[in-house]
Amino acid sequence: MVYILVLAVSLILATFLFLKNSLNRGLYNSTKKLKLPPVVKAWPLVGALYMLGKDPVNLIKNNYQKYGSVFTIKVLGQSVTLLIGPEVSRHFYTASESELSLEELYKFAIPMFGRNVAFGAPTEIRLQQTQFLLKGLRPQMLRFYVGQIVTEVEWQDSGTIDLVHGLEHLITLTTARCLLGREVRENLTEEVSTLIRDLAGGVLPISVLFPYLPIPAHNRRDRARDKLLLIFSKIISLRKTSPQPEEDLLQTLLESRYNNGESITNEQVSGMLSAILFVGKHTLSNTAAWTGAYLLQHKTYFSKVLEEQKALLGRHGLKMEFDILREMDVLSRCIKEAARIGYPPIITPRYCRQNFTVTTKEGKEYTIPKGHIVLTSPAVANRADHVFKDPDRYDPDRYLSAEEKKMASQPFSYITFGGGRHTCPGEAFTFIMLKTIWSYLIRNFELELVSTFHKGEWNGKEKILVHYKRRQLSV
Ligand code: HEM
Repeated sequence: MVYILVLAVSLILATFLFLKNSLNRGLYNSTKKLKLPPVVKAWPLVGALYMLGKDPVNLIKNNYQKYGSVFTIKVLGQSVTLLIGPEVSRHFYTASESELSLEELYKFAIPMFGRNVAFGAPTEIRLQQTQFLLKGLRPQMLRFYVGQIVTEVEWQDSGTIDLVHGLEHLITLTTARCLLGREVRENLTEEVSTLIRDLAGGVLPISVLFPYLPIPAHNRRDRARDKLLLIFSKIISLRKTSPQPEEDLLQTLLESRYNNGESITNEQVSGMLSAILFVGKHTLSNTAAWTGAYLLQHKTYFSKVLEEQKALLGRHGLKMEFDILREMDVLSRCIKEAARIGYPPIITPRYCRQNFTVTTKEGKEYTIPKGHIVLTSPAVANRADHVFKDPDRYDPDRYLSAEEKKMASQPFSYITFGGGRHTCPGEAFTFIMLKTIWSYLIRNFELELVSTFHKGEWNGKEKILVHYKRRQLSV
C-alpha cells in the first residue's frame, strides 16, 4: 500500500517536474551540441530519489568515485548536477543570483520565516539583511558575547548526557542570549523551542516543490511562524521604547537602515530571529557535539587540548575573554577538523539560470545547462583525497603541515562554511561559541565518552553519550 502511494506521488511529481523543466528550458532548446556531464545510471524516475532519501552522502561519494568530480543524477526527470572539489566549484561560489540562483530553490523557506525576510525578500533587500547580520557579528560584538556565553554554560555535578541533545539546549540558550537579546532569552520557554521545532518540521522534501500544500506539517509550520511573530513583536516593541540600548544583534538590527533610509519591520526582525534560532538548533549544536565526540575519542588530541588549557590557566587564571580564546590554537584546530568531517552540510544547492562550463583537474570540460539544479557537497568535498591527505582521518594537526595548510586554504577546498559570495557570516561566531563552551567544560568536568560510534562515518541519528563529573583542572 505504502509503495503504491509513493509511486503515485512520484509519478505526479515527475509529471510536474517534466513540465516545469520543459517550460524552463523551452522544448526546442536543444542541448545536444554541448558536452554534458556523465549521467548516473539509476532506476527510471524514482531510483535516484530513493537513494538520495536513504543515504545521500554515500550516493554522492560513490558516484564521485565512479564518475569523477562532475556528474548528473536524474531525480524525477530533473537533472541534478554535482560539482565536487575546488577545481570545479569556483563558479558555484562566485556566480551572481542571475546566473546561479538560491532564491529559486529556497522558496520553501518563505513560509517558515515570512515574506520580505531572507529568500522571501528581493535580492537587494536580502543582501542588505545579511550586512545587518554581519554588523551584529563583528569582532567588537563577539568580544562581548564571550561573557554572555559563559553565564549560560553549566551542568550539574555529575551525570550522563547525550551531547547532541544536551548541547542543542545549551546552544539555543546561548544563541538567544548573545544574538537575540536578554528579553528573548528570558522568554525562551519550552513553547518557543517547540515552535522552532514545528518550523523545522515544515521542511519536507515535498515542501521544496509545493511549499503551501495544505498538509498537517505545513499547517503547524504556519501556526508556529505566526505565534513566533506575536512573541517576538512584543519583545521588539518593548526594546524600541527602552531608554537603555543593549549590546546584541537585536539592537543592531533595530538600528539598521536600508539604503532607502527605511528601518527594518517587526516582521522582518522576527523572521531573522527565528532563522538564527533555527541555525543554532541544528548546524551549530551538531558541530558542537561532534567536536566533543572526536576529542574524547582521540586521547592524544584531548591531552593536547588539556595541556593548552592548563597553560592558559597558568597565564590568565580562570578568566575567559575574547583574546584568551584566540590563544586556543589546538582547540581551534580540533573544532575546524570536527567541522570538516563530523557534520558539515550534506549539500548546498543552486538553480542554474545560465549555461556555464567547468574544467576538471584531469582537464575534461563540461557544460552545465540552464535548468539543472547544481549542488556542491561539503560532506563529500571536505574528504577529497587530492585536497586532504588521508581524508577520513581526524587529524587537527593537518593544518600545521605547510603543504596541507596550503591546499586546505585554497579557495573552495574546505567548504564547511561555504565560500565566495555566500560565505557563512556566522563562522567566527561559531568558533567563539564552541571554544568558550568546550574550554569551560574541559576546565570544569572530567569527561568520558561512553558511546561508540563508527569512526569518521556520518550519521545524524547517533547518540553521543558522555559521563561527566565536576572537578577543577589544576595547573
Ligand atoms: C557550524 C555552524 C555553521 C555552519 C556549518 C554553517 C554553514 C553554512 C554554509 C555552508 C553556508 C553557505 C550556503 C550556500 O553556499 O548555499 C552558510 C550560509 C549562511 N549562514 Fe551559516 N553555518 C553555520 C552557522 C551559522 C550561524 C551561527 C549563523 C547566524 C548567526 C549563520 C548564518 C548564515 C547565513 C545568513 C548564510 C547565508 C549567507 C548568504 O547567502 O549570503 N550560519 N552557512
